[in-house]
Amino acid sequence: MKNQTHIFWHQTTVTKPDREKQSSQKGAVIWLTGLSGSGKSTLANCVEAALFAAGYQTYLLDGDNIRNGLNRDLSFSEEDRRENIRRISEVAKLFADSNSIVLTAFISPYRADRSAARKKFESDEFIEVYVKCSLAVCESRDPKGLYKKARSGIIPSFTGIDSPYEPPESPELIVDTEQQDLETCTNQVIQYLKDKNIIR
Ligand SMILES: Nc1ncnc2c1ncn2[C@@H]1O[C@H](COP(=O)(O)OS(=O)(=O)O)[C@@H](OP(=O)(O)O)[C@H]1O
Ligand SMILES: Nc1ncnc2c1ncn2[C@@H]1O[C@H](COP(=O)(O)OP(=O)(O)O)[C@@H](O)[C@H]1O
Repeated sequence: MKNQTHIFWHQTTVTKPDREKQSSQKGAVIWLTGLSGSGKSTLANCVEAALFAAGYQTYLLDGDNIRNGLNRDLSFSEEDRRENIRRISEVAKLFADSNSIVLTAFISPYRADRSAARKKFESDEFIEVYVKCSLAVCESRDPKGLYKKARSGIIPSFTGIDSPYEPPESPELIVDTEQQDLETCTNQVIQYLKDKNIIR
């Protein structure tokens, strides 16, 4: 860890409230969390497409993509997952500060790490969405064949198999992808954004 004693925060002239006044949206992060195969990426893409089509400024940060670049040095140990989420929350904060609506699609299995991410945002700007789906259904979907590999021991520390997932205790939203189709889940997120004046 670097010594940050001689680093000072520089307040920018143009602020987030200034940017908000010029637009019909409020920068925020929609933080999707759930097991592998629960539907985070699919839902994030569908919500982003709906927002984009309606003219809103959005950006999607997705687990697999970020782990190919910014976080390519990180493994799936508890410590590295924490660092993964810490960096992502910092990037999400920058995008939200630019007044974008950011969607993040990461397993983010630990409550403490999600809670640390939440603390970086204003209370109405961090929308935790639990993408709920049982392990059995995620495993039967197995869109990338990863559960099969995890069960056969090829992938160690796989979330839900031999690495923990801690479901949110009080998320802003729960979308149940086992019970509801993609369109219903997408509408649920969009309606929440309207109700909370994130989009106008
Ligand atoms: N051991 C292990 N456990 C869980 N997931 C694994 C693992 N190894 C690789 N993958 C693939 O990496 C994706 C999850 O990355 P994340 O950055 O979202 O994980 S985490 O938030 O740091 O826990 C995850 O993507 P999703 O299936 O979209 O969730 C997998 O494709
Ligand atoms: N309501 C739903 N919402 C999102 N995905 C769903 C839903 N119902 C079924 N699915 C399917 O579940 C799978 C989820 O895969 P993916 O989005 O990659 O999950 P994750 O990003 O959480 O690993 C996809 O094949 C998708 O078509």
